[in-house]
Amino acid sequence: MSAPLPYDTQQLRHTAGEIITNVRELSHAGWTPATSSNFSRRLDPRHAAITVSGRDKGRLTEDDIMVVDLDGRAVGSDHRPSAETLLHTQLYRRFPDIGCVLHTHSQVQTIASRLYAGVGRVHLEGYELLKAFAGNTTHEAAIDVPVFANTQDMPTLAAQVDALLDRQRLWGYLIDGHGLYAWGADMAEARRHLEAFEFLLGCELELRKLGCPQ
Ligand SMILES: CSC[C@@H](O)[C@@H](O)C(=O)COP(=O)(O)O
Ligand SMILES: [Zn+2]
Repeated sequence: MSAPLPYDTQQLRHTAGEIITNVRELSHAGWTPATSSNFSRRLDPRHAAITVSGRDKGRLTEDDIMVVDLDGRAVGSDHRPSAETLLHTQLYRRFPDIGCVLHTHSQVQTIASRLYAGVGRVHLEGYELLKAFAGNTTHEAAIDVPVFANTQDMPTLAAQVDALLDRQRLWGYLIDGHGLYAWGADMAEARRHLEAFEFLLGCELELRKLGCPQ
């Protein structure tokens, strides 16, 4: 008889259902082209459920969600977890209050990452929607969305994210020419943050098109 799995399988099924439903909606919005993007949810203090690498995110089934430990190693599955698993698990390891990490590749996110890579951040200020970010109670808040250089070297990128998190609490960041990472306490909060980033980045791009000073 095989050893029992070190996580709650009922909970995994429930979590997989939640990921599938939410990701389908994000995919239909055009934010996960060509199998891009990855998604995860904390299962318990030592495990997270995450999308299997290379799967079509608009058509996820239970078989496309697997479990990893917080070092990013597969647990109880022969599938390969997302190539960017470390960027998820570093957040779960560091912040016990983070329960969900969402990574998408929308056109707005990708264009914004290219335009602002030189400056290294997108400054968002003066928007009512800044109140969508947990902890912000007024539109007078301002947020800098960092833009990291793209790389396939996940330990290096994770170390850069970690170094920035030493200095400031973030709800997301861009990767140049790649996309956006956003997170929150649970799926609802992470989606609120993701949608707020998408909307606000879209506003900044429109303002630039209109020739408004930055
Ligand atoms: C299909 S290109 C996108 C990938 O290189 C990667 O950035 C991505 O978001 C999806 O990788 P995955 O390994 O499926 O989680
Ligand atoms: Zn990606």
